Amino acid sequence: MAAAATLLSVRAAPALRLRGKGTCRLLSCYASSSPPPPSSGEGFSGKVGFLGLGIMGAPMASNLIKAGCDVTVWNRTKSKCDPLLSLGAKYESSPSNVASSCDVTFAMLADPESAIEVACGANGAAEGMAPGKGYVDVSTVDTATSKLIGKHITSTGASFLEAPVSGSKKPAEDGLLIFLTAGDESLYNRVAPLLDVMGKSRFFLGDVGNGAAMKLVVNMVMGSMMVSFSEGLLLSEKVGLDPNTLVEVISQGAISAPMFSLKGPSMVKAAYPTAFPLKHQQKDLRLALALAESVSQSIPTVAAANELYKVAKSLGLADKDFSAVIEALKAKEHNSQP
Ligand SMILES: NC(=O)C1=CN([C@@H]2O[C@H](COP(=O)(O)OP(=O)(O)OC[C@H]3O[C@@H](n4cnc5c(N)ncnc54)[C@H](OP(=O)(O)O)[C@@H]3O)[C@@H](O)[C@H]2O)C=CC1
Ligand SMILES: O=CCCC(=O)O
Repeated sequence: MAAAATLLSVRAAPALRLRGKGTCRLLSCYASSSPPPPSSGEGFSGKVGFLGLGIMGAPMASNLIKAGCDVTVWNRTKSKCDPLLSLGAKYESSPSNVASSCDVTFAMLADPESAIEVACGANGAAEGMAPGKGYVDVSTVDTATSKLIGKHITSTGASFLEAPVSGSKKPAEDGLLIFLTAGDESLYNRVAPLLDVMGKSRFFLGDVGNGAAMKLVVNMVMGSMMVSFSEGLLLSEKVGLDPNTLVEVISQGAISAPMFSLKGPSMVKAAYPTAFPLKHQQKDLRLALALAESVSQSIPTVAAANELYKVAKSLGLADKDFSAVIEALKAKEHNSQP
């Protein structure tokens, strides 16, 4: 019954496109187009913090700035702030300073450890939080991590929303991400115009943990698909077929996926320009396996795929694109030859 209720509460909101319509468009949207949600208090004045400016965080923050938002950034490696400062962002020297100077703060961190450190550690965002403020964690983490961060943030009187994203580097640059949100619904409504600047759709999934779980399920499917695709490319070549033709054939049929068409041609050339780092895909498989374990669900295909990503990491491919997992299959074949 609870599961059914959760499913029924899922909804996708149509994207509200704001870019390219003048620099004040976003702020005026708060003022005139979006009625304040129930019990949303004062609403946000438009001061937005962004913590974590990696492959995903930098273009997401950049789109907020280009939409006219007043953005303050922080990144562990300070030099990664420079391109955002050139676009007009402000800088603060710690997550707590960003949080205390902003109305809503987004965080896009590598993994559960960094997400916890930045939110809950010394000089972390929670130290700068207060009633009326909001924290939106868009990192991919497990449900327990998200709940822990949510507890720290809400203990200050602030609101918490988890909002991991589907979509990679290019959708982040193009403002076409898919947000999988859960937590404080008032905060969700308040930040909706910001999500719509960075993304093409958003789902509100109920309680904290549901967004993280949805993201892990999506990424475990993706990680297994990539392994299966890699096996197909290698087998086609071995039996004398052109793997480029396989990519073309797949693109026209029922198993067509943008991922195959996008990554296939470079995989055939053994080139793996990083959009989604392999180390993050392996992290997501590890977290998905733990999620499945928590409900005694068997996911043997994912377990096998995870082993290959671990081999790929051991080959030094952690920072390459996750499509480099094909190299783990090549290495296995090489090692098994007499
Ligand atoms: N790339 C992709 O296609 C997608 C990624 N994701 C998820 O989004 C998140 C970010 O991914 P992505 O941008 O690709 O990753 P990157 O590796 O490019 O960026 C990671 C960010 O986390 C910061 N970081 C890492 N460790 C720490 C720490 N201990 N303390 C403070 N900051 C830290 C990095 O700082 P520094 O610069 O100092 O290293 C950097 O800002 C991950 O959870 C990933 O799984 C989700 C959807 C798509
Ligand atoms: O977490 C990364 C997801 C990448 C994608 O959705 O293309």
